Amino acid sequence: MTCEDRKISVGLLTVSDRCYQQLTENISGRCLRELIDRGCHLKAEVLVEECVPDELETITTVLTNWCDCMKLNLIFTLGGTGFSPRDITPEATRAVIEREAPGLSLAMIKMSLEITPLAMLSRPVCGIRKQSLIVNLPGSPKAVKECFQMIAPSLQHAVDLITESKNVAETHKIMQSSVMPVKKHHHSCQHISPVDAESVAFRPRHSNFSMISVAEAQEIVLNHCNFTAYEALNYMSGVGRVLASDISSRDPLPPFPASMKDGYAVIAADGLGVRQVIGASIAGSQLDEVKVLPGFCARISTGAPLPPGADSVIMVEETKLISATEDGQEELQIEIMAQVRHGQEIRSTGCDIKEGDRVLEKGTVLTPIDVGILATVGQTEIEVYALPVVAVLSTGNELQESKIDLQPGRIRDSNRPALLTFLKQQGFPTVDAGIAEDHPKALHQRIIAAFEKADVLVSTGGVSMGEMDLLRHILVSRFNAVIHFGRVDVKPGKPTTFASCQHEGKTKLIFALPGNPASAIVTCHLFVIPALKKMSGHDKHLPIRIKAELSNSTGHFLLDSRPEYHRVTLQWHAEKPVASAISTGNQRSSRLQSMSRANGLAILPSKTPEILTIPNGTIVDVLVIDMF
Ligand SMILES: Nc1nc2c(c(=O)[nH]1)N[C@H]1C(S)=C(S)[C@@H](COP(=O)(O)OP(=O)(O)OC[C@H]3O[C@@H](n4cnc5c(N)ncnc54)[C@H](O)[C@@H]3O)O[C@H]1N2
Ligand code: MOO
Ligand SMILES: [Mg+2]
Repeated sequence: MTCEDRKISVGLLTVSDRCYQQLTENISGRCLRELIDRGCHLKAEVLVEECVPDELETITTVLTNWCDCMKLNLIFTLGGTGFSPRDITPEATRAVIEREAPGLSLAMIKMSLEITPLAMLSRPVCGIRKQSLIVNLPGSPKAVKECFQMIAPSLQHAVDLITESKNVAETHKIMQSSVMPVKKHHHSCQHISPVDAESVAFRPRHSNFSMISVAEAQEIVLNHCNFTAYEALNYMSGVGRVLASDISSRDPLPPFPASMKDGYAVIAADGLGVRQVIGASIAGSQLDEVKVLPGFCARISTGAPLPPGADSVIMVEETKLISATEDGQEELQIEIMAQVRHGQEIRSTGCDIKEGDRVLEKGTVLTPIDVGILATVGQTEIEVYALPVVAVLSTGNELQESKIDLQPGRIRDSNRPALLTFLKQQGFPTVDAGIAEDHPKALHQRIIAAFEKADVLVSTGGVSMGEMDLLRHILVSRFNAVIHFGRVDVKPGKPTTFASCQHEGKTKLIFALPGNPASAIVTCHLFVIPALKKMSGHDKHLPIRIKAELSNSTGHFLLDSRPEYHRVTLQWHAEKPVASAISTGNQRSSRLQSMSRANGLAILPSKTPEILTIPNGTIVDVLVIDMF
């Protein structure tokens, strides 16, 4: 087992009178649990969670039990580390530990002091009892997160040392290269890229984010998406929107027995022979004064109401004119040439839609046909799920607006125009959040401006390992965001990051997509569109998956170490049962043309020592993407 796949066993002990009495929610416990569950900073598993009052004996009993009986690797206490008379967690911790670990306490206090001088009033104690490490975290959710993120990169190694794990040397090596040494200007959140250019030598040399699969990442994303609200809409603007309530018909259709043919309204029992023509029922008219008696008939057109007395319709082709008025304008007599069945060629009242029928269900994604159905039943105002507003932000010092001639060292921003128009094409309201320079202040301001107008922020760039890749750091440090994942096992799109935060009382979702243009679009399909669909009421979120046969001009597909979402053009042929998935050519992430004719993403497995390529003709799963 490598230190990559080992999981640390964790206990979370919230120490709070108010939480214990259920006077307040245990938000800190939930936040920490979420951070650990996401595995963003530490591969660990929470085995036990408890909330106790600020009572020394209760705390020591739980801690002793968790260390000695459960033999947990790591125990976090939350709360009770301040100066108030009931704050007793440090004393309880000191009572059970055998060896103190002041470095961890110091690191947390030092980092917290950079944020607030109030950190001086925190008294965390950390220490070891037998094979367990106990860490006192503060009580506030924000401080819990900051302190956890500060010490998390060291904890694997700490546990390895305490448990005398075989992985000590390996973890130590990783730690040395990934954790910035304590240095004058180093930034507090070392698992995120440093913002201080002086610190570049100490930037992380390994990503601290666990690599998760596309499916895991999609699940995390969808779990964070809730529908926003309902809104009233005119039916003509309804295409693509999701109905928030059932639609029923107030009237039957047809509202009267109607003819299905142009011909004559007759009485079937009259049989063959000659009839007197007494008038006409034309669509749109109501023929009350005409009553069809035996031996008589009335002219009728398709869709016209059946006149009283008549019970069937015969097509004009099955009749013969016998006599007309002298001026030749009106029919007087006709002959019925074919047998007439009772009720023939008549649509009875409500045969298409009965009064009160549910014609459209809540959750229906409206099509132009549904707009026709709404029109039929006279429902011109509808209630639909509101759409999330999406802001699109490009980040990068190298980027310039497309209209300007290229400046030295610059490239034109293609991600923002492509994503804005794509999201608009998918029906979502968008906000152009512009281009942010790779600078904390610029990023901060652009993100705030985006949050003011949008529910979801889609940014590109600045999420990999470069010294200017600051986005995640800014999200955490300035917006108190929780990073749900920061690395996905996918090509393209490895550094795709998903985070959420509260901004002015509202939840904001952030999709920080990679800067490479093809990566940005692929990850938008894989993560952003499913999220937006869920938020706008759709019950199907992920792209449709079909089987297709691979085809490449080179005759084969080279496999990558990551599962690859290879851009393909899907083509269907009458003579073949499965579609062909034709490669769009060179799949370099910077090559947007690889995306431009793609309507599918063929899922290629990662390579193994034995299998490095797969040949043309291999059947694979392909996601159908709706691009053109
Ligand atoms: N040491 C490592 N370097 C990189 C890794 C890694 O794992 N270790 N991952 C690579 C992968 S994979 C990707 S994808 C990229 C992602 O980089 P970022 O998201 O940080 O994006 P940037 O560095 O800002 O830009 C990458 C690339 O894309 C161009 N770009 C950025 N924005 C735009 C835009 N709006 N329009 C057009 N082109 C854009 C930018 O100029 C860069 O060429 O990181 C790898 N590096
Ligand atoms: O994952 Mo990156 O998106 O390969 O280019
Ligand atoms: Mg980068």
